[in-house]
Amino acid sequence: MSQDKTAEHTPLMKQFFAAKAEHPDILLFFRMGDFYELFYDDARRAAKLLDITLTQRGQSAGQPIPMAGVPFHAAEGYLARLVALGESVAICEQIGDPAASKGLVERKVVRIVTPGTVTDDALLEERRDTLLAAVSRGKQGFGLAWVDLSAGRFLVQELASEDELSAELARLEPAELLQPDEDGWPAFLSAARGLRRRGPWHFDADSGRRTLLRFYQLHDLTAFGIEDRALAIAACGALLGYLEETQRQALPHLSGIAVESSSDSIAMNAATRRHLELDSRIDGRTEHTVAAVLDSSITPMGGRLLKRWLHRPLRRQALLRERHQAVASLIDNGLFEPLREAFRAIGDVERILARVALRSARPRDLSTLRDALLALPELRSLLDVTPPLAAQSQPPPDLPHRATLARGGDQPALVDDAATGLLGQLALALSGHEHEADLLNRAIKPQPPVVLRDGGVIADGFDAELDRFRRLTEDADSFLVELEAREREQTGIATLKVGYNRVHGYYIEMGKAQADKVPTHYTRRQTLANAERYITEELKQFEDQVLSAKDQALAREKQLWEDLLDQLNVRLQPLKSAASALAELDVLCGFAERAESLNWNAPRLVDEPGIRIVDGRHPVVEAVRDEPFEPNSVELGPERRLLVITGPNMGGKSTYMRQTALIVLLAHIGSFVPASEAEIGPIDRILTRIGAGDDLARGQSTFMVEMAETSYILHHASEHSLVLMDEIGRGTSTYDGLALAKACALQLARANRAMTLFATHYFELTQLAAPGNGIVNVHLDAVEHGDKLVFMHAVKEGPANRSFGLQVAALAGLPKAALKAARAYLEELEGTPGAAPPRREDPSPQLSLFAAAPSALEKALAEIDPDQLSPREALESLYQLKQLSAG
Ligand SMILES: Nc1ncnc2c1ncn2[C@@H]1O[C@H](COP(=O)(O)OP(=O)(O)OP(=O)(O)O)[C@@H](O)[C@H]1O
Repeated sequence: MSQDKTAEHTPLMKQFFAAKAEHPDILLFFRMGDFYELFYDDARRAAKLLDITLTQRGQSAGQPIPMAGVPFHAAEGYLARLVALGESVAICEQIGDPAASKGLVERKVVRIVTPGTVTDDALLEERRDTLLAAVSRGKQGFGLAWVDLSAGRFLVQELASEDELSAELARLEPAELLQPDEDGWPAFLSAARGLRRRGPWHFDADSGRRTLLRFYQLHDLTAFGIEDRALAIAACGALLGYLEETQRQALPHLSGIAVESSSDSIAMNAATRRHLELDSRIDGRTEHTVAAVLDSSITPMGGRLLKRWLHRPLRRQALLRERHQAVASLIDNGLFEPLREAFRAIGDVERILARVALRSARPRDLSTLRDALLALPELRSLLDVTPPLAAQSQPPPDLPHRATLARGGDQPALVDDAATGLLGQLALALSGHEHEADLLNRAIKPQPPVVLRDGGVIADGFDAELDRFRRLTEDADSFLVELEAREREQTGIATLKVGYNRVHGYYIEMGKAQADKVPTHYTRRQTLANAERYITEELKQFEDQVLSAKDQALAREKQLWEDLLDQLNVRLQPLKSAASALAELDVLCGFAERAESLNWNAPRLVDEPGIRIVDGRHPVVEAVRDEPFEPNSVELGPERRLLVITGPNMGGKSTYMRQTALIVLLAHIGSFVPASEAEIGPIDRILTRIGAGDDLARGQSTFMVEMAETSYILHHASEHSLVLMDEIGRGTSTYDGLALAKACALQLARANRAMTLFATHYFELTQLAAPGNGIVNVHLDAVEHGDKLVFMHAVKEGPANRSFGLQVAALAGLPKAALKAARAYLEELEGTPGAAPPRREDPSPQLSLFAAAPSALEKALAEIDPDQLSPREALESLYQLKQLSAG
């Protein structure tokens, strides 16, 4: 951009350069009439990003100015696209009134839209949090603060290691991340979405403390529990500083900072989240995920809360039991259906309240808020009908309550006490908002227009003064009709008519031919091709009155609107609590609905270590499959620490492992689970190593990723961890793979003592099981039926006895010639004792792992991974092997 000849630029361009100088790194939307224009490099970039035309605007300093623009009324759509692309935009508005100002109208950057701070509905994803995060660093680790401006949530955490930071960022997926612009930061951060490097001084703990104290008007930070936490303070300070810089307005809804403790939740790293496909699949799609099956919430805020829960399973059993009890109550009392029906009248109260706080609420925000508040009494009265505890805990013998069925003898009653239980607490938060409901009901028209600009938002009868102004403008119509009739009669001009336009105001119009009949008290206002327009003293007076009444009505409406926002803001905290309660109730009702529709049951969380699931199912596979799902049980505990799972390809090993993890996870967010019984002891982590897609895109080989993930697991798994290991070692040669798999299995069982499901094709690993060492074999099976292979999908004790690899290959359509060759080769291998390398799933127990040094033929064989060969390569390998055996 050439600013060198600033003096020669036009005044308008000088104004542009001044605004641009303050925001050199982001796009500047420069308001000119009905357009936001972008100039120079901004124009080129926006033209490319938005696919809009790049034009030129005259010249400034002797050079044409590259320009691109978007219409003001369609700006939101363009902003949404830019923000989704990670761009920030400074909005420079015309401040003065263009009609009133002499010369150039004043312009000012009034707000900065950034990916992590958007609050406009049009710019937000309805069912996904939009977060801004900041990360700080110190000797003890990292500080991570994040804010959801569209909901008014501000949280912080201190993390001890890069691993923890990476796991938390994978959970939160912030839309924008602030990081100090300095060296030595972990490499994974550079790939973070919306990464913004800021001067390191923004992350200084002392100035951060000052920012926080000033913002919250406090003397110390004890109230937030971060007084002595420099890392947390630094991250919060950096974040708040950025918010103040970009938002340029009060942020009253950020009422406090909450500390999230990692010890409260079950830890899951990025790999585990990916493998379990919680809300997006490996390929990025969102259908056929846990969230897709589980989320039947009605409101957008319920949907967002569910995702937060799903990504942060809790360890606090007491709280989870409360949720399970609430779900049981909602089912047993038949409450969830009417409640869900009532939820249909409730919109996104959470985000509306944020816009009320930011004073950017639109008329329809308040009408939606009104409808929600008016629906609260019904919701509350539904919750009130919960029968007393005693009546519930004894279900009639012929009416098996799902919740009570799943209850064990020593478990607390699986019902929610209406007075003190979770439902009671939620009902309480929904109480006491009658005043705001009544206020909005009286103040806002039933269906207000989209914007306040032209008025018509405040209801009639709410304010006497507004009503008076409105009557004046409404009476105008009949006055004009009467005036027109009178003037026609007095002048004898039948074609005379009274009209109005925005530039000239009211006028009396007649054809040019009648001009000689015009009375002398008419003053000419405008001459058209065929007509003349006049004004009279009476009409002028009327015009002043009407226009001022209109203006006054509009001004009054705006005033009333601001007053309304003030009154709502006074009650922001209780209203926010109500919004949270609504979201939570919506999620719990969704859980109840899912439990009922999908036949899920209440899990039991117990203090004794272990996992015992009876007839568990995989929620997503079951939902997607047309045929019935074969339920399977699992038992893990001190005596059964590691299950070696063998069985044919496609047998259901991965499904079995994942369903176990998902049932544990669902139980720890408060949901019922797809199992007839589930008893789960304390869990600290879920760790997975599942070969799901390779990470070549990230520049790591499949084997490298496999080992990195395995190493993470061996470093982090404890005896309270649930570990899934799927075919570890298959990414390398058979010997290496087998050796590694065996070593990992033993380490997990002996050193980590983690609860581990270990699926493998290395049959040798079935020899690890021995009484008392905690390692047990289970298997899945298939049977050959004619030339078909039928998978049983049932998990049984003991090792598998054959692999069906060739049959599965046939099912997959491997060419007949290749299959035939493979079959012959297999027979050859099986018929030559001692000649084969350790074969996967070879039942021979004598075959020692690291026996005699392998021959050249054996080595070549070991290198071959039949799963990875094309038919052609398979054939070539066969020829090579033949050659080796001949030599
Ligand atoms: N319990 C079950 N009931 C019904 N169908 C099942 C069950 N478990 C798995 N399946 C079906 O079998 C398919 C294969 O399952 P899965 O991927 O778990 O097999 P696998 O043993 O891990 O296979 P591989 O060793 O090739 O990775 C699944 O996609 C699902 O359709």
